[in-house]
Amino acid sequence: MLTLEKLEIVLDGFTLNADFTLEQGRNLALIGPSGAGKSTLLNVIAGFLRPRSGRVLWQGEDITDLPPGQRPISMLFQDNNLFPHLTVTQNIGLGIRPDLRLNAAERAYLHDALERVGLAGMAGRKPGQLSGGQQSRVALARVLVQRKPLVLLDEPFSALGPALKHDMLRLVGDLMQEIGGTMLMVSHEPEDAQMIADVTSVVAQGTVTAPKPTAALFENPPKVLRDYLGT
Ligand SMILES: Nc1ncnc2c1ncn2[C@@H]1O[C@H](COP(=O)(O)OP(=O)(O)OP(=O)(O)O)[C@@H](O)[C@H]1O
Repeated sequence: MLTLEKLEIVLDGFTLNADFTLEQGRNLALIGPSGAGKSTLLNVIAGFLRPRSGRVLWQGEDITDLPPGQRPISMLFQDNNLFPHLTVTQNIGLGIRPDLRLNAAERAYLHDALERVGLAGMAGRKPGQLSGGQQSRVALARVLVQRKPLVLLDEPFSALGPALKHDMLRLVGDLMQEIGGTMLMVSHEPEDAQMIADVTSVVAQGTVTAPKPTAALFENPPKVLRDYLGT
């Protein structure tokens, strides 16, 4: 369970407020206009930015002051963040141990992650020898091997074409279900939210709305969402 308790985030005159709880195992989409603060919210949850006030709690424990590496969180960045000079295996291995000295069990786990994302045959390649979709799979595998219960996705797969993006979103949805993880995903696209997020929050006008069931929200959108959708 993730709790954002009276969170106030201030950046150079920009302010964002959030105050809600997300149950464990939920997939939450954060949707809203450009510049509304979606990435900023993820960065605060991940610990890359500090809120001005309020707390971030995981399973009731205050993690507001923990450094990013000590949080129960892994984050998939928009640009995949792969190291071009390292192989697929090494890029994923970094998610397990930064010095890449993996023991047998860790190597087996890494191999399993490679298979799950369909890259078992490409372990020795460098990112430059992969397609955009394959690179996204490597980044996703690196998130998986971290085995963190809370996964943050910042506009994942936005560089991919629609069909490939949908495949990747489905894969993420399936994998999250398998590990029973909780996910927050930033997206501009209502279809992305409808595809894998059981609940959705709208980020607009300085506020993150509390998560609402996605289908019901889009069937009967509040004004803030209608404004964003232009309907
Ligand atoms: N490091 C920073 N310092 C100061 N202001 C920032 C910083 N990062 C972002 N901002 C500002 O904070 C606001 C929210 O930005 P953010 O990137 O979180 O929006 P977003 O909803 O993710 O947008 P997009 O959908 O375009 O990615 C914007 O006004 C942005 O200019």
